[in-house]
Amino acid sequence: MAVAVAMAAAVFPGYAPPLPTTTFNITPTTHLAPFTLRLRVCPRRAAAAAAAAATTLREVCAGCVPDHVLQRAEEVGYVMPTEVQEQSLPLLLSGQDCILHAQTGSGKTLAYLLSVFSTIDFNRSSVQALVVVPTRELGIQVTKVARLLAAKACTVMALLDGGMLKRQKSWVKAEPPAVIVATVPSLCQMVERRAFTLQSIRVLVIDEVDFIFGSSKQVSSLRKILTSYSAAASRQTIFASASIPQHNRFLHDCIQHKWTKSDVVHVHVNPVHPMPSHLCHKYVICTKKERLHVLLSLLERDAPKSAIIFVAEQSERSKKAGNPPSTSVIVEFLRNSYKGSLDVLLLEEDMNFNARAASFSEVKGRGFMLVSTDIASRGFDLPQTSHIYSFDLPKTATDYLHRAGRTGREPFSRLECSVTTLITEDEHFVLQRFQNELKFHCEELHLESMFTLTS
Ligand SMILES: Nc1ncnc2c1ncn2[C@@H]1O[C@H](COP(=O)(O)OP(=O)(O)OP(=O)(O)O)[C@@H](O)[C@H]1O
Repeated sequence: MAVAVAMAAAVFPGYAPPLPTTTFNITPTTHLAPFTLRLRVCPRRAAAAAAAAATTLREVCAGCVPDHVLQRAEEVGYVMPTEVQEQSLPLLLSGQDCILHAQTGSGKTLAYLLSVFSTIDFNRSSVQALVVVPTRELGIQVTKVARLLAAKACTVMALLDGGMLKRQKSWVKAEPPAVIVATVPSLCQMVERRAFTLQSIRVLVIDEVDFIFGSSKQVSSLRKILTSYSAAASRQTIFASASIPQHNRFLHDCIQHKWTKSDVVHVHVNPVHPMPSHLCHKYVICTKKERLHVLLSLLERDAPKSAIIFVAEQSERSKKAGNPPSTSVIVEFLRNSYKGSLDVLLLEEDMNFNARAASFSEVKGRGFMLVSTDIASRGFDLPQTSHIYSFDLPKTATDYLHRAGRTGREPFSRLECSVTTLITEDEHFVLQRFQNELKFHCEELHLESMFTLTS
C-alpha cells in the first residue's frame, strides 16, 4: 500500500491517499428517520484523538488538583477518566460554571469532587465548598468519596436529615470544615441558626438538581441557597444529574435567575442515548394478584448477585384505609418464600432514620435484595447490583431511567445487567411511551412459557 502511494505521488504531484472512512449511524431526536453519515477522518487527527482518549485522570487534572488527592484517587482505583470526566474536567478545572448531564453511573460525583478539591485552600479553616444532595443516603455516599479523596488534608462534614445538628453546630463553629455535604433542610436550618454563612463559599454543587427543583418541599430553600445565601458571581456553580428535562429552558433559567454566571456550559454526554447501553430491559404482563409470585419466580430464575425491587409509595387513601404498605407486604412474603442466600432488606421514607441507616449499612458488602420506594432511585451507588425489578410501573420516564440506573454502575464494564418491569395489560402503552422517550428496547417475558405459577 505504502509503495503504491509513493508511486502515485511520483506520477501525480499533490496526490494524497484517500482518507479512511468512519461510519456513524444516527438516530435524530426529531421526527426525521435514522440515517447513516460517512465521514473522512484525517489520520493525524484520529491519532491525536486516540491519544487523548488514552489520557489518564492524572494527566487531565495535572496542575489543578493537588497531588495528594490524585494519589488517593489512584489508590481507590480511579486511574482512567470516564467520558463525562474527560469532557467536563477541563472546563470544571478552569473554574467554569457547568451543568453535568450524563448517564447514570457515568462518574459525575468524581468529576465535581475533583473540581471541589482543585478550588479549596487546604490551609484555610473556613467553609469553602458545599455539595447539596436530595437524600440522606446519597449524602452519606458522597461524603464517603469526598473523605476518601481528601484523606486527612481537610475536613468534610455531613449535614444530613436525622443527623445531630446541635452537636454539629458547635463543631462547625469551633473548627469550620472545608467541605460540607448537606441535604437542603439540614443546611437551611444551620444557616438560619447562624452556625455559619455561605457568603465565602468558592464552589457550590447541586447533585440531582432536577429532583430537588421538582420537589415542592425543597425548591424554595434551594432558590435561597442559590441566590440569597451566596452569589453566583463569587463562586463556581455545578449542577449534576442524569436527567435534566427541558435542559435548554433550564440553561436559560440559570442565567436569568442568576443561579450561575452567564457563561455556564451544558456538558451533555451521550444525548442520543440517555440510558447505559449494557442494560437489558424486560417486562412481564400479569395481573396485580399474580405479581408476588411472578416476582418470586423471576428471582429464582435470575439468581441475582444483588437486587433492588422498586415499589410505589403507599397512597394517602391506602394509608387512611389502614392497609399495610406494599413494601412491607413484599418483604414479609420474600422472607417467608424466597429460598436464596440474599438478605431481604427494606428502605422507605417513613422509616425512622436509625432504621434507614441500619438498612443502608447492611447493603454494603453482602449480597442483598433491597425492597425500596424511589428513595433509592437517585444516586445510590451499589455496584454489585446486577438486577433491578420494578414491582410497580414507575410514574414517569425519568423515574424509569433512575431506577434502571441503579445497575450497570461499573463505568468500564460491559457486563449485561437486567431491568425487569411488572405491568398489567393496561399499563403496556405507558411502558411503550417510556421506550420511545428514552430510546431503549424492552423485551417481553411470557408468563406461560417461563413460569409455573403457584396461584
Ligand atoms: N474514573 C473512574 N474509574 C473507575 N471507576 C469510576 C471512575 N469514576 C467513577 N467511578 C465509579 O463509577 C460508579 C458510578 O459513579 P457515580 O456514582 O459518580 O455515578 P453518577 O454519574 O453520579 O450516577 P448517578 O447519576 O446515578 O448518580 C461509582 O462506583 C464510582 O466509584
